[in-house]
Amino acid sequence: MAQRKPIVAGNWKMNGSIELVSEISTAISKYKNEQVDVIIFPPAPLLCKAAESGVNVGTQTISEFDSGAFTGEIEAKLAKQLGANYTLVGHSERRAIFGETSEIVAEKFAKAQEEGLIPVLCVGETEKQRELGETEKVVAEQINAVISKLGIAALSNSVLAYEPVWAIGTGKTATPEQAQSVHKFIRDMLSTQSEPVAQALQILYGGSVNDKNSKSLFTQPDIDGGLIGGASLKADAFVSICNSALGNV
Ligand SMILES: O=C[C@H](O)COP(=O)(O)O
Repeated sequence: MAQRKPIVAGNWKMNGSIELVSEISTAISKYKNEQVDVIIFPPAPLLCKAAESGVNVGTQTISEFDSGAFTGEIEAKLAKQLGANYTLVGHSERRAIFGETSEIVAEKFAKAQEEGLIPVLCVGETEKQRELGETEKVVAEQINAVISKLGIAALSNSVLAYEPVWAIGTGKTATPEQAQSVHKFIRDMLSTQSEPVAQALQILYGGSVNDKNSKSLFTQPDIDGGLIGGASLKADAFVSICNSALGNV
């Protein structure tokens, strides 16, 4: 099986402060040369500050457009200049609250790669879709929107995050078995198109990950780390989650 370097990513959503950037950047500076990539996705106004503090940073979304009259949007090229290495695309809050369709998400994915940002493609089903047995169908559709636009090779320079919507911010984490089953489904699905791409792709789990459940999730064979919301805002918890990706806890 391919060796994939784990990633622990903190999505601050619309939270955080200048003080928190200092606190978290100090706390995670020790992971620079470790066998885990730690990435912070702060709100856009804190991007510069976070990049300057030496943290590996990304934006929470980017515009699919080039510069122009798009008030409030984040230009990928500019984010890259300001120090971003990654961007989330298709987070469920963007899909649900801001109406981003899978086609728009695919355009954002393309724009990110065009400008040298690594897209972290977020996918996941709602509670209703899971109850209806549609989890795999939904996740496949969300991923296939990118593959149909850009081809399977585009995934070789990206990261995937499986985040069941019902587990986000609810305290209702998917069990390690539930998460592993979807991660394996994704990897198997991709391996029918390219075994090397499927084996190399880092697939993160997100949804109520905390310092108590991270180890049991991260030790699943197809889970390569986590996309952490609430717990990434607390230095102690986040450090402990990073440690569990290293197998130190
Ligand atoms: O991007 C992060 C996810 O939405 C997970 O958030 P959460 O850890 O607060 O459930």
